[in-house]
Amino acid sequence: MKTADAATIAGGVPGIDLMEAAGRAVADAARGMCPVPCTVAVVCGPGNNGGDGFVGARLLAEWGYPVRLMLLGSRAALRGDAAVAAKRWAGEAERFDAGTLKGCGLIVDALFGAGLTRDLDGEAKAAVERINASDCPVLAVDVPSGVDGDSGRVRGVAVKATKTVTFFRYKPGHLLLPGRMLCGERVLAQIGIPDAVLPEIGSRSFHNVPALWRAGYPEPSLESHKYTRGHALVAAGSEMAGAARLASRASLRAGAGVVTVAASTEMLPIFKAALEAVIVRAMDDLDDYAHLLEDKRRNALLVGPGAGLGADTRDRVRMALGAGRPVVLDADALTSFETQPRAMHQAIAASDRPVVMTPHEGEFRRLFRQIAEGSDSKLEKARAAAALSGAVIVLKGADTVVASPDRRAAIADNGTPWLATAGSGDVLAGIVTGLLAQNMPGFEAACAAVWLHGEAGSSIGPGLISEDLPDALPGVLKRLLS
Ligand SMILES: NC(=O)C1=CN([C@@H]2O[C@H](COP(=O)(O)OP(=O)(O)OC[C@H]3O[C@@H](n4cnc5c(N)ncnc54)[C@H](O)[C@@H]3O)[C@@H](O)[C@H]2O)[C@@H](O)CC1
Ligand SMILES: Nc1ncnc2c1ncn2[C@@H]1O[C@H](COP(=O)(O)OP(=O)(O)O)[C@@H](O)[C@H]1O
Ligand SMILES: [K+]
Repeated sequence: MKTADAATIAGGVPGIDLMEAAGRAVADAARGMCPVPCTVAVVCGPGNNGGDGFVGARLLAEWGYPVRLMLLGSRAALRGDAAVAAKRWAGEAERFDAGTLKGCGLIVDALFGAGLTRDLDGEAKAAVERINASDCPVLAVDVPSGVDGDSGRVRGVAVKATKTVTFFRYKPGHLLLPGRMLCGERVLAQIGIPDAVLPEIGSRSFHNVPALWRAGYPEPSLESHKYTRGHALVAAGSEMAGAARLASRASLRAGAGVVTVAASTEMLPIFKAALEAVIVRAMDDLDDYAHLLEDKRRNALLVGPGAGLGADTRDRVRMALGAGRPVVLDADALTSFETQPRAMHQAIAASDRPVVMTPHEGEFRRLFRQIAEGSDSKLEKARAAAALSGAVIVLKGADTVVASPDRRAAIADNGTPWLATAGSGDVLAGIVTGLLAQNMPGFEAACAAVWLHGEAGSSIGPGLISEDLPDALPGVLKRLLS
């Protein structure tokens, strides 16, 4: 944002104009929250976030709202645009610690935004605690004060907002937990920063929305037949038939033309009975898997769901990675390498095709212990793991991050807590595999799969079980593709 502001200002837009536009967006949002004028407490900090607060306060007062402006620090200490904005405010600036929030209908939190540099303590911490203790709705300017915009984590203490107005683009902290929850409803306002500044910023962080990958989403044409739509091979192993069944069904729903599931002979009847369109093949040992890999039409491989832990699964992972095809590694395929993660990274390095890993936080910690313990940012953790392993990492959760070894990373926010149910991760792995089978590149396939999985979950909501998810995909896809 500093680069965006600076480039815009260098392009001829004065900084105070940006602040006026930001303050206006805040005042508009405040008016939306209290259409009938109520007393608004605008709590300003010592930097430009406070400057936005001064502008918002002035406009609200002009519109007939009784406004009480409270300042953390002294008016004389304000600098730059914030000092200009404060001069334009004709009213008083109360000391925050002297004022009371009683009788206010809305609090505007303009304490700290992008300039937060350390944990809140002392007066600042007390201010946030007082805001949170009031039972008043809170409108946060840019980010709820105390939330780190880069990581979404709380620096000591943070405002719990009802609504947050931010500018130009969302920041990672608006999408990552716990920041996202503390934002309440989010509003994105354009304040005159042109999109032309984006190349200079060169951000590699994205919101996982269809615009990121829609252009590469595979759709069949009149000339397509099932083999041109790809052939996914799901190695089921001999445990938990349900997991591989869910994944296989999801691969088909995601558009793979053919799906083969390979399972031990005694499991075959279960698969045959449950999956009408899926080809079922016996796989009792590694030779059987090698034989299945000989058919080059099987062009995307999934190992993990229901695979079982141990040497057999490790061997199958190595064989898959050595087969010159895109590979998805999930569940047991990940945990089986807990004691030898480097062996997995070496096998990935030897593959020249996309490899996607889909760990939840626990699996991630097992494979990337140092990274998991070394950073507070889910975004940077996923990125570091992608760089170390050479795989696209899908670090799951309510704020799933997809990170590529080339440093691109996308954060999703379209899921639902109803997705926290057994088997839901197996469905996700199946969707990724189905998209890879259709030749979607690794990062885009993983991002699309996470988004589709989130939408499918949200479209079902309460009562969701994993079996529902593949069958919700047609509705989601119809909306996406139309
Ligand atoms: N021209 C611009 O730069 C624009 C800036 N905008 C606003 O400016 C904000 C960023 O402004 P700033 O960079 O001035 O930063 P902030 O206003 O977010 O905070 C910086 C101030 O807070 C102090 N501070 C930081 N951490 C603290 C802590 N833990 N405890 C106590 N004090 C702490 C710093 O010493 C500094 O005085 C954005 O969030 C946005 O609201 C908008 O007005 C748009 C235009
Ligand atoms: N609170 C939540 N909000 C949104 N999505 C969630 C939440 N909890 C879990 N999920 C999603 O549900 C899936 C669960 O996967 P996983 O933990 O591997 O479950 P399983 O092993 O039972 O299949 C992941 O895609 C994850 O992102
Ligand atoms: K704020």
